[in-house]
Amino acid sequence: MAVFVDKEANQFLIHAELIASAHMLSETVERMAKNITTVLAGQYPLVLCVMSGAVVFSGQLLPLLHFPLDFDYLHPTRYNHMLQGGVIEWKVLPPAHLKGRVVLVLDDVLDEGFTLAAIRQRIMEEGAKAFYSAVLVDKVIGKTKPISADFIGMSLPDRYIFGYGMDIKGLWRNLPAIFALKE
Ligand SMILES: O=P(O)(O)OC[C@H]1O[C@H](OP(=O)(O)OP(=O)(O)O)[C@H](O)[C@@H]1O
Ligand SMILES: Nc1nc2[nH]cnc2c(=O)[nH]1
Repeated sequence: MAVFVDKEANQFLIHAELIASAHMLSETVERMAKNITTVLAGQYPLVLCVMSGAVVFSGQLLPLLHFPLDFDYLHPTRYNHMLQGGVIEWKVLPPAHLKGRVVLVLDDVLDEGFTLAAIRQRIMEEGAKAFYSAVLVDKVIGKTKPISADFIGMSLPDRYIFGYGMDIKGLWRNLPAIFALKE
């Protein structure tokens, strides 16, 4: 099992192209933290990490937000180790304590936008006072999306990306930079 996984994982790396370096990502997250602080400092927001892909982004961003906030997570998934999205499955619903709160959702990638739109709908239905979203990557897909993010780290072409929390068939969320498979 481990040998097979190692082989598959190494094949992904051999065919990977660096898209955003660790240095570039750290500058991007710093800039986002400044913009988020300008808008949300003093509002005691509830910050929600969209598991699993936003785990690294959230972990890097949170220590740069120097104002009082609450932190929790939710977990929808619609890719489930596939390279194409399907139906949204809620592995963990948004927390119940968001009524009347200003909510900031952190997601790794806004692709077709179905996941973030479903998250916003659910959170507003649960009684949040305001909804903000920050995405590390906004993909340029040449189609109108059902939602746009309030804070965007970088725009990238429409290629499947992995690393920095994002998986390729479940693997390589632990890479410190963002990669895509060579075309
Ligand atoms: O804009 P969309 O096309 O809807 O896709 C974006 C979503 O896809 C990824 O989640 P995924 O379903 O892969 O779950 P995971 O993070 O647990 O792997 C990513 O974390 C976003 O939440
Ligand atoms: N890992 C990963 N998940 C996604 N979900 C939607 N698009 C992507 C992508 O390019 N990479």
